Amino acid sequence: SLLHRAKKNQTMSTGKPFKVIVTHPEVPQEGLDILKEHCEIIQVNSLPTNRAELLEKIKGVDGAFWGGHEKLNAEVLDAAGPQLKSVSTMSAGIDFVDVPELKKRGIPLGHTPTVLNTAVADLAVGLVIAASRRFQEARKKIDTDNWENYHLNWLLGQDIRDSTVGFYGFGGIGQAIAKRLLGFDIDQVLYTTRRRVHKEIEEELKAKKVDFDTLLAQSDFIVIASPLTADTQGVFNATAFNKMKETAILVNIGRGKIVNQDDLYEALKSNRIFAAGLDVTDPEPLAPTDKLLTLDNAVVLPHIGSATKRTRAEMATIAAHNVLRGLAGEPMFSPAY
Ligand SMILES: O=C(O)C(=O)CO
Repeated sequence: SLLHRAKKNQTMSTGKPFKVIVTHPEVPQEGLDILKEHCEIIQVNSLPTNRAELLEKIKGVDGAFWGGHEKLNAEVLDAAGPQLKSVSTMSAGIDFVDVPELKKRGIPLGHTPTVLNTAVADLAVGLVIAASRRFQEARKKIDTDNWENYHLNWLLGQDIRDSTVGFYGFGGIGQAIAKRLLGFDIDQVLYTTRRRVHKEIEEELKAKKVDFDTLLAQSDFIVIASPLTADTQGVFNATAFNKMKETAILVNIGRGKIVNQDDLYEALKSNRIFAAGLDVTDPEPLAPTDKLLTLDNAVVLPHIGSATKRTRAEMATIAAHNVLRGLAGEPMFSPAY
């Protein structure tokens, strides 16, 4: 057990059996407190992360609590050394991790899905509303003194009720979004994933698995809720946009690179699709001069999907438990593979 090992391995200096790097100075206290019971914590202070500091401090650690989206690759694993036996990110997405490198070295990896489902889903609903009801364009009307509500057709948007909502990726986050949108009286849910979800979930969420072309053609709203992988990168390109309804709204809370952003810009600019609501972009940070930000029909947020106080604390808690489990040679609380 962890405690047994803890007693056996106690170091003279701190009395703690394991050394763990925490790669970010702002990790919530809830996570640090859990680690502290059994581990000596070595924390990276720089922000944005100074790679040199990270590479220096990771030398000789037993575990790594990966607090940000800093690249986790062979370089850092080499710097850490062969004793490293437990790593967890504090994120759902692990696209910044070189998974084959970790697997090759037999290092278990944890991440923190599930606890952020509701926070991200709430934000996605916000983007569905903001994009369909033209928040960006509407706000500009006030700023530019163009308040013209004497027109009856001023700033008319798309309804959510009776719509078909299509999900590209239908895991915990996608399902939480669907559950919320059913409260807006949508007509049906379509989804495209590699694996079909459980029948009971399909029934509860009025969801039907379809192929990608059907998803594009039939959806009034398309929500991207998949991880970024070699298979999903750039899938939403001009070809895809040309198969969508002209009234369609695209929402992306997954990863920016799943969308070809130049193609999206063209599709929005030419009104080939109605609007987009994006919490994730390519790149991040997005330059303030990016052409995407000049569009009236794009609502763009700076990747704040999981950014609530409670969710961050829960992510830190899960990540800390993942690291401790790995150190104890037990299965991670939420393993990434
Ligand atoms: O957890 C993730 O993957 C996010 O993008 C938000 O932190």
